[in-house]
Amino acid sequence: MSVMALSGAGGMDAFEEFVRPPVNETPSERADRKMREAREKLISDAIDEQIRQDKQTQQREKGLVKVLLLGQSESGKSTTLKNFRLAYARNEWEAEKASWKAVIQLNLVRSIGHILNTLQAEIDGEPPSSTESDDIDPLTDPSDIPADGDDSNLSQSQFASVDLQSLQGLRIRFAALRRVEMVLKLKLGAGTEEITSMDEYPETPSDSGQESRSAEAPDSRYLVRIRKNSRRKRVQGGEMAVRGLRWREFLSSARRDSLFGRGTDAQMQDSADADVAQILAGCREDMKSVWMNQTIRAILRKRRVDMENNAGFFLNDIDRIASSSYVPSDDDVVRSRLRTVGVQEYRIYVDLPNSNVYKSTPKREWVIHDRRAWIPFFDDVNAIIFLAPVSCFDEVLLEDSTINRLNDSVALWKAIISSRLLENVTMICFLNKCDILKRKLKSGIRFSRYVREYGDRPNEITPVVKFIKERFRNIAIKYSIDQRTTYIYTTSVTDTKATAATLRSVRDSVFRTNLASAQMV
Ligand SMILES: Nc1nc2c(ncn2[C@@H]2O[C@H](COP(=O)(O)OP(=O)(O)OP(=O)(O)O)[C@@H](O)[C@H]2O)c(=O)[nH]1
Ligand SMILES: [Mg+2]
Repeated sequence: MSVMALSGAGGMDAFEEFVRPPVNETPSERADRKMREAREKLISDAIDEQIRQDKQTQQREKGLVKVLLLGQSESGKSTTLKNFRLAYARNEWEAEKASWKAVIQLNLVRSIGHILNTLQAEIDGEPPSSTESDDIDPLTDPSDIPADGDDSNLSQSQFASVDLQSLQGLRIRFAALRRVEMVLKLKLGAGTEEITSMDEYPETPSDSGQESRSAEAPDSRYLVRIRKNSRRKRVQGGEMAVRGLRWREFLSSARRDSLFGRGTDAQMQDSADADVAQILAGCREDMKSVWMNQTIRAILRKRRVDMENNAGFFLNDIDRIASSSYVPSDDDVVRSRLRTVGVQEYRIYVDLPNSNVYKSTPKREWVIHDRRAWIPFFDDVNAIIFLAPVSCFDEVLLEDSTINRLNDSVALWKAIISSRLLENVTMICFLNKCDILKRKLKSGIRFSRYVREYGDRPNEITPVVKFIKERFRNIAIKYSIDQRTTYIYTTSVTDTKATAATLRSVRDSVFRTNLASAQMV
């Protein structure tokens, strides 16, 4: 019941009308009704619980393990899924790798576009459109923005007079890249779409000013992402996204070619691919000189455009990617960015640990879901991998610029931990993007400026990660309904080698817990 109340905005009016109390109800009738409703709720909850347990038992009998990947946008859910596939579904991974080439090329072209737009904004004297969190110590001087170069001499007028002409020259030389962008978007067309940041958020009761709450999870309003009309912000030019159920369509395009030979469509596609590769190769030196240009770097720094830490960063790989013989590496595919809308479901067979206990069942089927609108998927889930991108301590949500991204992750973690629907689920938390966190701290961005309780502890990766880990662990201890073991890892899921070791440990913990509960049944 609470699931419906939270996830559905429309269609409830008629139901509410039906259950509305009678108009002239006497106090004793009211007391009777309340008791009746409480009894009915108990029965309904017991039935729900029975259904959930039955489903879990059925699943165990079938040997299925259902894992849910959860986390805010760009937390690394799809990247973690890629790591699972790389480790446990190698053949499919190899077959689908070619599908990612266009995504990677598009990531690169869009980075160049982003730089050109930033230069244009600088010339036009636009204020920086900051994604930086407002949630900072109000006593801090706003001009106290650390930068690793001396950009103070770089006045807007200086750049405008010196480089306006060169920017126009660049725009002309890069005109062909616009065509490449269009061709790549068409190519990705099967299963993908261009979206703005808000398109993916369903209307929620909060849109109409109502607050959504559940009696079962005190913070469950965080489980339905809140959309605030006044704060809508569009992603510049939209971002390519794959809608969950069309994921296979996107990935199968490469396999179709290899399985069924090459028809006319495929030949046209080949010639479009060759076109793209040729244009990219033609722009290679210009792209490199833009990325290596120190004045441009200084402007990016001044406007706090952090290309290295942006999703789909390939500017250090221009030589390789803008070449006609480019073939994506495993690492490229893992680092490429294609936003997910809706649910992605994957079934993979996971090797079991090499121990006597597991000898009779050497592999288990895992169903992995990657999603953000979560509640309907809580049913019969065995484990949750929650991704908290800890490098985002100084950023705000794209979809709501009043919310600090680290605070958002903490609130989501608390909501998940305290949800009754999930009390029997193995909880795993990835404190992700530790590599970016390390780079940020090194560049001089002070953690304590955004997280005041951190105080004057050293601005270094080890104590900062320890502090965040303790915060997540304390929430798990304080808000778990029953005592349960929670596994918290520090990760950089773009590092596939380290992540493979983490996933092995996750596999062991999930099996240990599920085996223990299966024996108890
Ligand atoms: N450097 C670094 N980049 C990461 C890490 N994890 C993810 N990324 C990058 O961050 C971007 C976003 O990751 P995704 O896996 O697409 O995020 P998501 O949670 O699936 O995001 P949505 O689909 O929008 O919900 C991608 O470009 C990844 O390559 C990390 O640990 N370190
Ligand atoms: Mg995704």
